[in-house]
Amino acid sequence: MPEINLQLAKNIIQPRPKDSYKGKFGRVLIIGGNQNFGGAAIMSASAAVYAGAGLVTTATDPNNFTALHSRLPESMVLDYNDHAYLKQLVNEMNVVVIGPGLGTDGQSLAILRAVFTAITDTQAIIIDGSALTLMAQHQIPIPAKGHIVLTPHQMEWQRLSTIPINEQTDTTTHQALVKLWRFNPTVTLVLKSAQTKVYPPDGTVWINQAGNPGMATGGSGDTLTGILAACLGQFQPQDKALLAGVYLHSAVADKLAQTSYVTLPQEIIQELPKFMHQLAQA
Ligand SMILES: NC(=O)C1=CN([C@@H]2O[C@H](COP(=O)(O)OP(=O)(O)OC[C@H]3O[C@@H](n4cnc5c(N)ncnc54)[C@H](OP(=O)(O)O)[C@@H]3O)[C@@H](O)[C@H]2O)[C@@H](O)CC1
Ligand SMILES: Nc1ncnc2c1ncn2[C@@H]1O[C@H](COP(=O)(O)OP(=O)(O)O)[C@@H](O)[C@H]1O
Ligand SMILES: [Mg+2]
Repeated sequence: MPEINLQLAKNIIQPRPKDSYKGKFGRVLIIGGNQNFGGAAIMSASAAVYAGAGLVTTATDPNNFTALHSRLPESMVLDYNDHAYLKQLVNEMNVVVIGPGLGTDGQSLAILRAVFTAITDTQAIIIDGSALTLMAQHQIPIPAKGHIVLTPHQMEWQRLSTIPINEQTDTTTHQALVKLWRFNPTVTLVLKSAQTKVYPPDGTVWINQAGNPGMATGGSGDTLTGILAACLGQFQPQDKALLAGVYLHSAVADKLAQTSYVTLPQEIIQELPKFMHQLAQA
């Protein structure tokens, strides 16, 4: 089984060309954060900015605007209930994240449907958290267009695939993916756990070599979505950029775990620029 490891990340995360500008490093849209889960959207957007995304916009509940502006002035904001504007912005993006803290009520469902209809083949879309739960609850198919990345934890994967957690093996997971590939052959599954595995459409199974139990804290997965979006926005090839993002998230946490019992999402986020610099120099 191929490994997601330091060497893979070093090969992908390279020094920036001198003549580059923000438009070269990905336009990223984060969609999430309802009235109760604003922190999830803030962590996702912060991770995207700190992992190097060129331009980040956050579509969220207006209750989160002030907190977001004060925590992360680098991000633009919009009201995710303005579906017309949201759909227009989706089309202008390289990478869209939908789900962190989105919630599962009628308003969240309407946003998910609007975004899925707007996706085109020029976007990568990372589907996480509440968006996965909504898809399972309302039998919403994977968008036929766009490059799809699913980032469920094991219970979200159970909801989406109907495979009980204790029956989630590479074989059963692959069988469920074959069904999803009929809707969209680009789907890559990032199945999160204490040892995260990545299932791209070529049938291989990648296993993450980094990570630790200090990461078992709310917001850890929200943070991963932003890192993955930034990596997809900046690095090529896209399949390896995604793997590098999975590694980066866990490897930063491993560095923090040398001296911290819990590896807080905010501390992972803060550490990203320095850690990426080290990888790019190595
Ligand atoms: N600060 C914020 O704004 C935060 C906002 N957040 C947002 O909240 C939304 C809901 O996401 P969620 O993951 O918290 O809840 P849900 O989808 O119901 O799953 C939990 C259920 O699954 C079960 N379970 C089994 N295996 C599991 C596993 N490996 N990993 C995890 N759970 C596992 C688990 O079992 P139990 O704990 O009961 O044993 C429980 O029954 C989502 O949009 C997210 O982005 C959070 O990120 C937190 C910080
Ligand atoms: N014991 C562990 N060892 C390694 N990684 C872990 C462990 N527990 C959780 N993680 C990681 O933390 C993240 C949790 O994601 P998720 O459950 O979606 O969090 P949240 O929705 O609260 O942000 C995943 O990336 C997962 O791999
Ligand atoms: Mg999550």
